[in-house]
Amino acid sequence: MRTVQACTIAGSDSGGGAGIQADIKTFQEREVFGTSVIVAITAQNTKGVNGIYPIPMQGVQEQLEAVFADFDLGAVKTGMLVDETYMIAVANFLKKYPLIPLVVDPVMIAKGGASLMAAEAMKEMKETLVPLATLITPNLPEAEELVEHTIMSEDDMVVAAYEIQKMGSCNVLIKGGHGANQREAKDYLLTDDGTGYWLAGPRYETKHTHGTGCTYSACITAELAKGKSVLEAVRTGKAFIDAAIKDELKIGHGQGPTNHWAFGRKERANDEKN
Ligand SMILES: Nc1ncnc2c1ncn2[C@@H]1O[C@H](COP(=O)(O)OP(=O)(O)OP(=O)(O)O)[C@@H](O)[C@H]1O
Ligand SMILES: Cc1ncc(COP(=O)(O)O)c(N)n1
Repeated sequence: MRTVQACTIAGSDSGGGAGIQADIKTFQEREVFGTSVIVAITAQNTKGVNGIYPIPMQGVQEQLEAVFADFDLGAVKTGMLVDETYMIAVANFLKKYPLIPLVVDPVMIAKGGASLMAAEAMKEMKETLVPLATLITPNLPEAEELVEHTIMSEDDMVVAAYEIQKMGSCNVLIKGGHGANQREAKDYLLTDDGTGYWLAGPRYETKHTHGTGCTYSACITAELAKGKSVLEAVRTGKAFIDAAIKDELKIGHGQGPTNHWAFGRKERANDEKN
């Protein structure tokens, strides 16, 4: 049987809950062989980001070339890209692979408030990377930066999704984790045929939400790599992240990581019952 392969282009999180580490763990859980291009190393744990060390540009270019020259990638995702120079370099490289589905997670600010992307890079993000994206997955503050106005309601989320789609991303998923809805964690997906879908789950009372965005987009990438539709991939991603948040791991002393095993364990338990 063919082994499905995917790549994440992002930052390393030494704490293991977000970034490259979250992506690879999620790929593994979805039975997808994970490869990586590390753009920056962060000295990070559940309490915060203590340092950011971008990889020299040549190192990033060589990783891109090494991975793309050898692996049969079913899908690719981007995460923390540091600044406009990396954004442009990655976009110029990915332009050569228009047939590989691309998930862009426009990572800007870590949960603890540390900036993971230079503010000026948003312009390049919109001009270079967004038009290449099969799917873009902003959280609410990132979506506000993209559309340059506030998003206060569900109606605003729908309008913003259309505005972002006009920037060139075929499909848009606006995540509602930062929203005011205290009962539900509700995301909005606008697909390339103009259809909108609400994906809602219970909102859990937990501080273990470090890396939720990375994990969600990595699961979506893994499913796209298997040939699933964007809607199917996002539905699986939502179920994966719901289980990962619900079944929290008591790890670290701050904003802890999600549980990457939870969804697979639930699936295997269901298989055994049937
Ligand atoms: N407390 C919560 N309970 C349940 N689901 C949540 C909770 N917080 C976030 N989610 C869900 O997790 C997913 C990620 O959403 P969020 O808006 O937090 O992304 P993010 O800010 O990019 O994540 P991060 O920055 O932590 O990587 C979405 O499906 C969202 O609805
Ligand atoms: C390397 C890296 N990439 C992404 C995030 C965002 O995750 P979060 O918002 O949960 O801190 C992070 N903290 N570190």
